Amino acid sequence: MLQVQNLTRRFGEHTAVDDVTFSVPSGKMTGFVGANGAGKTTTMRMIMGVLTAHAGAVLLDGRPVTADDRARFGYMPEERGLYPKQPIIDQLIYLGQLHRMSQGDARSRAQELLERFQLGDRRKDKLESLSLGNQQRVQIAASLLHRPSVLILDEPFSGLDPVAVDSMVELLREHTAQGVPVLFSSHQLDLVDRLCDNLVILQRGRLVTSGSGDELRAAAPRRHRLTVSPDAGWVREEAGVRVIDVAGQDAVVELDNDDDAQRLLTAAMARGRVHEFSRIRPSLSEIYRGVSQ
Ligand SMILES: Nc1ncnc2c1ncn2[C@@H]1O[C@H](COP(=O)(O)OP(=O)(O)OP(=O)(O)O)[C@@H](O)[C@H]1O
Repeated sequence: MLQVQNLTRRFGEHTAVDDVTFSVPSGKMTGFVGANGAGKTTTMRMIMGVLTAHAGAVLLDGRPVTADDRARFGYMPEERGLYPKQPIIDQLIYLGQLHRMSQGDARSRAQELLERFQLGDRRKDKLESLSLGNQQRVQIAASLLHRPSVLILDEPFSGLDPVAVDSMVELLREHTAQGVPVLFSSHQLDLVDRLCDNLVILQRGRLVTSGSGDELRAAAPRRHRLTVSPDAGWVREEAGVRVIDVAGQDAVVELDNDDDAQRLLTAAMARGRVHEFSRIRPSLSEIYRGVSQ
């Protein structure tokens, strides 16, 4: 497990990351979300050691992360960083060798990853001759080349078409299945919903919340859907009920606890027929929107 403990980073007077603590569990995909400028990139740079933290620590399996640990991390930086004018395969082999792979191993792994991204026949092309989306695929291949022990990916899905997103997702799932902790930032909440077991939400440099989907859902407001006849308008007058929406026979309401839910159901049955009364399971993107207001 990777742990970020009380990380803080200032730029001049501005505190970009302020006492942030969260975990990236092994074998789980953790989505890192927050508005522009929330501090995601700065946090990832501190995890990778490319930016010094002014306070706090990064732990791997309970002990401070070392340079050797970080050499085994896979990192896709925001600024990307491959060379536009060099052939793709040469760059990947070079990077693999920097990660202590043999030339042969680096070549076959690079070839395998490029083929996964349908770029096998472009391997001798210069990076700049590829479309932006394909350049992005090569950047991803670069971060996965050395079979990393931890993956830190800054906006890995931006600019990818749906097919590329799917092959990327499949590759990342293969890594989490082997126990690799994966942290990725994204503004694509639908993807975060689809992929994440775990979520970390930052706002203006501070942690808003973090945890597994189930933990975050348990802490989210309890919304229920009620469908009754003849009409649901009466719920507006019920004590302990916050009405989110009422239209004809349908109402969506927020309740504080199970007792209020039982009271509402009893009231509904006394007034007519109850066609549906169910708890609405919030998506992670709804939770994000809820806590980021
Ligand atoms: N090198 C730097 N010098 C000065 N300020 C910086 C530097 N890097 C980041 N910042 C500031 O720190 C804050 C956090 O930036 P950061 O890039 O970490 O946010 P982010 O959540 O990754 O945003 P985005 O989603 O737009 O990529 C911003 O206010 C940014 O302007």
